[in-house]
Amino acid sequence: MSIFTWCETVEEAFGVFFTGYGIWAMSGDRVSVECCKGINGLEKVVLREARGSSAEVYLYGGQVTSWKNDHGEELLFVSSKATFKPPKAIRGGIPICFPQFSSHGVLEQHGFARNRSWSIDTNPPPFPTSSSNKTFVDLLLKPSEEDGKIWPHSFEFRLRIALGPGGDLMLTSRIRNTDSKQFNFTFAYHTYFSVSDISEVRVEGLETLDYLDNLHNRERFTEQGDALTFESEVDKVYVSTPTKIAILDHEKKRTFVLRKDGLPDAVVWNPWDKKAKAMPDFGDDEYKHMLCRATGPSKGSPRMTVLFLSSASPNIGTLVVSQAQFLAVDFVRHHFLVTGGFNRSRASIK
Ligand SMILES: O=P(O)(O)OC[C@H]1O[C@H](O)[C@H](O)[C@@H](O)[C@@H]1O
Repeated sequence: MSIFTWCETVEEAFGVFFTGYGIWAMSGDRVSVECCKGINGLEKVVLREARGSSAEVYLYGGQVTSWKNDHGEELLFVSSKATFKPPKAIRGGIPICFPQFSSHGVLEQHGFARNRSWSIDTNPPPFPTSSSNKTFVDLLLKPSEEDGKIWPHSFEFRLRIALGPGGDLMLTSRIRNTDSKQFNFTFAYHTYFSVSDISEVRVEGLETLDYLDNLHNRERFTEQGDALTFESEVDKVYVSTPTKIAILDHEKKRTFVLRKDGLPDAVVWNPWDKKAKAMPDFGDDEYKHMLCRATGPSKGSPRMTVLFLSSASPNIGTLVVSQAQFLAVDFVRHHFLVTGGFNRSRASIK
């Protein structure tokens, strides 16, 4: 199918459910949802908000690969060695881990949703709460016959990716069991945030919580002290996390605020230097580049951090990430709810 035909088809589809498609906002600025070809001819959707923020979504993986603020600054990390070539998952952005997170099951690591082609959902069921967001795309993943052989369940995974007027990025997942029998799954938004220098970053909202340490056979520990900082490899699953988590990047004077719903766990991962080098789709040059710019005691550490959320909620998982200036930090800090307990289970749907 030619690009033109494909775009035309999608435009037609958007006409049905995108109130914001192709219209002029009150200010006279245009918001848009555009379909085009991305790297290696893969189909992508570009969302643009009136004030200048934007996001890019590849149908391959249903994956957000770019999120820019209204100054055009990229907020997500994508490796320069990311292949954008099926069947390999795209290294960076926001991969969707489904129906299995990590290696907790019989499937390949993080399940198959991140390396399947999703389609544009032309007829999504209505959302329980109406949103004022006009710039969004709805994607749909259904299992193929081949998928049925490795995971014998029938489902519809609907993902809405929306860009708010203030530049917030919002992902909402709705998973429906179209089978007659119950199935279990685990799910995560595996978000790669772009940060200036990992040694300048701290995460607030996870202190004093319990976590399972993947570097110590998933043994359970309790986080001590203040906010999380990074000095070496980290691969931890925090349990029963608060609905708000913040990532503070001192060098960039930027704070990411994550608000979530139906996503109890939060995972923090940074491969650090040794593991980063072992990943074929994580660039050596990029790593050198980071080396060049690294300062202080953590010289040599990769400038990338990952924080993602896994869900035990059967049918909805919302993640909103926003960017705030440092001024907003105190506000965020004082509004954290720190909860204890353990609530990590597989979600199941009947
Ligand atoms: O290389 P991938 O399959 O994308 O996995 C990347 C990482 O994902 C998660 O963060 C896991 O906790 C890590 O153990 C894993 O290394």
